[in-house]
Formats: sequence, structure tokens, C-alpha cells
Amino acid sequence: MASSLVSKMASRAHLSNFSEVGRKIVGAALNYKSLAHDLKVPHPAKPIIFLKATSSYINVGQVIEVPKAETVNYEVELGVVIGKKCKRISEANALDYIGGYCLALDMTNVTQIGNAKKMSAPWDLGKTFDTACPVSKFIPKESIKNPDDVKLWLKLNGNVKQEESTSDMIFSTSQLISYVSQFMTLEPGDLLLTGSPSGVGPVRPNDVLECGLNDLVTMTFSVRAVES
Ligand SMILES: CC(=O)CC(=O)C(=O)O
Ligand SMILES: [Mg+2]
Repeated sequence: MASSLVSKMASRAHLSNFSEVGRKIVGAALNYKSLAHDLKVPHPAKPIIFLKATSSYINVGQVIEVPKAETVNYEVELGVVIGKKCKRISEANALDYIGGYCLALDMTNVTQIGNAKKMSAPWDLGKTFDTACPVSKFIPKESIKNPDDVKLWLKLNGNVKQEESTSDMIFSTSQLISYVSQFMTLEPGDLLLTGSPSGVGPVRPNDVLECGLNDLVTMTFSVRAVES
């Protein structure tokens, strides 16, 4: 499934302005004031960054898989698609390296994150699993004038659970791109997940997630159980 998805992502129908899907999905954690408030945690002093494997990608028409004995949360996020290779760029120049956007779900296995925290281990198994990164069609850069003022929403089985503007982010889009680029070269097609606002929560088998970004895109995914 994953390899067919990568070829799909590379096709004109998906990340259509790019010759190939990028090598990385980079995520920012706890990047919304509203989520930090809900979780009663301080705002991070620097962005908290994790990686998600590109084998996690799915597109509309595919199904989110949740291990039967584990808990997986939905997190609606603005995805920033890198357009040009960059390394150690300034905040002032960061937006120049954006190629476009997508709507994304940073599906997160909180059982695995809990296990990792107990062992002071990395979060990888909580962030990277097949189907952990549902994405929308590619949104051209010109469609979003200001990535720090985009409305995101998510409904679980028809009930609104998340609704927030990216203006609530702790670190702006340019701060995130610049920060990540100090540590790793960003390449065309790489995806930056900018964090999720308040209201994240668990999915169960047969749930339906619907989410949207401004009036530009909506996407719907259903959930099925798989053996743990
Ligand atoms: C613990 C998390 O899943 C944090 C995260 O990804 C976020 O968006 O915040
Ligand atoms: Mg997230």
C-alpha cells in the first residue's frame, strides 16, 4: 500500500507541482496555545520536532488503521510542502521556500507515546505507522496568502472537535521552517506538519473523520481496527 501511495503522491493528482514526494515528514509538537492550555503544559521555549516516515501517507479513499488494543488520536494540521532545497535559512526568507500546502492529519498512537515516555525513549512508534499521515490534495502556494492565518476544523462522526486558526500557533510557519533548516536540509516535497490545536482525541473503529482548511479543501477518512 505504502509504495503505491508514494507513486500516487508523486502523480499529477496529488502533490502535483512536484516531481516526487519528499523524503521527510517533519512534525512540530505542542505548537498551539490552545492545546498547551488544555494539557496544562508551558509553551515550549523552542519548537519540539519529530519525524514521521513517508510510508505513513494515505490519500482520500484509503482507511486509517488503528490497532485493536491501542489508542490513536486524530490531530488536524496545516501541512507545508517545501518547494526548494534549503539549509540554515533565516526566518525572514523562510516563506520563499514554501512550494504549497495540504491539509493533514497527524494520527498519533498515544499508547506508544505513553510507553516511550515511561522509558524516556523516542516517540517514533507513536508517530510512524502505516496510515498515520492522511493528506489532502496539494494546495498551490498562491491559494494561501498567509499560512499563519488559516482556519482548520475537524469533525468526528459529524461533531466538531477542532476549530482554530493557525494564528494560535506558538511558533509561526517561518519560525518552524527556519528552525528545522538549522538541523536538516529541507528538500522539495518534504512535508512540515505545523502542529495541532485544541481538541485532539481518540478514534475508534468505524469512526468517520472529516476536516477542512479555509474554503479550499475538505477531506474525509474512515477508521478500521487492525490486530495489534
Ligand atoms: C503529542 C503530540 O502528538 C503532539 C503533536 O503532534 C501536536 O501536534 O501537538
Ligand atoms: Mg501533531
